[in-house]
Amino acid sequence: MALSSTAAADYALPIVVLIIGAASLVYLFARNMFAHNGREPPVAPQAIPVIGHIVGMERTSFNYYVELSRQMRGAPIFTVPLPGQKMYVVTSPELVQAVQKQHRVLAFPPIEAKFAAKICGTRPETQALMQINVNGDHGDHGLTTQSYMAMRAALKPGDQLDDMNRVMISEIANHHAVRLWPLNPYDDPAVADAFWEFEKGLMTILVGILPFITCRKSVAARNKVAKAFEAYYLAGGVEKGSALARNRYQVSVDHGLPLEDIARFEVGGSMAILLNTTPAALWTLLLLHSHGDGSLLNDIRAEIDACTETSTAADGQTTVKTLDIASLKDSCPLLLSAYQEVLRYRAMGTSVREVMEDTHLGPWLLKKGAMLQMPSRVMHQDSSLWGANVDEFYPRRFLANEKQHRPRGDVCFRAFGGGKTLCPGRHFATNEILALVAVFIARFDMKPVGDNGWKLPTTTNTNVASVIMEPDYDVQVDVRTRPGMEGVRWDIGLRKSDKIFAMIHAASSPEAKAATALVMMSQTEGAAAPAGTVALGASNGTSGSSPANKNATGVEEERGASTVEDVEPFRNVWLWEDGNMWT
Ligand code: HEM
Repeated sequence: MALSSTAAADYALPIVVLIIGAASLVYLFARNMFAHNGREPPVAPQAIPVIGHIVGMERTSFNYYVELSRQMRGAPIFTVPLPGQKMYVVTSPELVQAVQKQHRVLAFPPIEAKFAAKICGTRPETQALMQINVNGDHGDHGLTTQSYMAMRAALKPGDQLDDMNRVMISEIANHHAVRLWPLNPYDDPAVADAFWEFEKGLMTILVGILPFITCRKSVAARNKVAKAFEAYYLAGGVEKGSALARNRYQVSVDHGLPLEDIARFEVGGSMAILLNTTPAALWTLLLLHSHGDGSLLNDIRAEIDACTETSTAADGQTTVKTLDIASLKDSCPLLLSAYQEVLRYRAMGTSVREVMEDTHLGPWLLKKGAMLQMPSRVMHQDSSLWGANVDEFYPRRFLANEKQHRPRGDVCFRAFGGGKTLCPGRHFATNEILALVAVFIARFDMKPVGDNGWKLPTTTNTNVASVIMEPDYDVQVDVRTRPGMEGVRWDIGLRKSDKIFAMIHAASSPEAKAATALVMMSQTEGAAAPAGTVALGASNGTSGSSPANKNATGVEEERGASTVEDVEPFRNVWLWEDGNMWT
């Protein structure tokens, strides 16, 4: 049907405006994507014009950058043009180091602040507060900068961290322990389940297209967790909480945040605490049990047994086994090496930075507004760094006498990131994973259900916000009290830990939850000891590292460290000459 001339005239102007608008958008989009200065890093090729990299990421997920890096024949940095966003990918340890030094112009906090606002759903006033001195360029003030200082202060090795570790250990050792930090919202299984429901929709919330329609369930789940935190604060829970919980809360109060937003930030904080610890604990348990002919597990068990003292209780009958988790740091080199190898082998996260102004990185020009990524997996899969067995899980890699299987540089191990934003939770997470794994191995035997041996879960559905690969499904396992341990009473503790784990990782999760639950079933082995099939893996749940119980390399400019003494010097485990990865 033809339009009348009056109607055509009515529509002409809006149509012209629309066409000009669309053309301008396409121009800006194309300029952003295709404009490439000859001094910028070389452009990575894509099979399909414009969307090739997006398709590649969708197809091979966290392995895409490894593939691209191989195609680029090991170029230390290359450009990945994405629709609407230019991305630089750094693959060499030397350049990673250079990026970490230029933390003011290649910055992480601005990205983190945007991420937190979107994920947590805080109000615009709070988001504006977060932007004040967001990068810490103008001193130690502002909500974002002070929040991270507060967290780092609580998580650095010392009495406060020891206290948090003790509560975590009591959770692992004895599920029925008196709650040292009462009112923890995650004690309610419905709140714990809601957290993992929220986590499922993380990416959709981040993409942010009508979240109330596209990820209604996850948004509702997030709001449920936030409401539980509000109730926790109103009931005075935080006053009896860990130093971490108290510090974070106080900074938010000092900046005048409404309770609703303080609670919402705790949901984001829970992500940092739970999201990676959980799968890291799971993989440590699974890989140690499934590796080779069982000799690895036997050797690690022998190390743990050697740290365990045996005595008889006051009743003259009950055998008591006492394990000090701090002693693991001194006496279990194979356990520690295997743990680090788990992190190298299973890490897939990427450190992201925003280019704040046109910047030179070595000979290359980086353009303002672009993003820069340092994918851990590219470096962890580089045979020129880790040797010919880079694709293998090689648990002895980090032992003192295995130097040929690991790089010399201290930036090549990326599981906890590095530089100023090196994960401040690495000590806590490491203690937690090692405690869980050691107690489990000391007390229980675990075998796969069925006759087909161990089959490790695939990881293709891993959330891109994660650092450690997530299992796609559960693994059915049979867990029994170890022969000879029936009727034993276990005393698990942590003496003052004057030693710190100068590396970069940690543990607990839905997967760990299953394992933790097993370990926690009874303090005394016997009738109540767990025996039977359980699922380790993708099922949701929480672990001993629950946020309300919140109970390690940075260089001297580690974020929020007000003094150099606040942080230990950046070292990685394999740098110890004495073969002891604990300093
Ligand atoms: C195995 C467990 C964990 C892994 C693999 C892990 C890994 C990471 C990584 C890769 C980063 C980014 C570093 C960068 O981009 O340079 C990070 C940051 C962070 N992590 Fe962890 N993390 C773990 C556990 C924890 C725990 C238990 C906590 C808290 C108790 C925590 C708190 C944080 C915080 C607050 C940041 C942001 C630091 C900043 O922006 O300055 N993490 N973590």
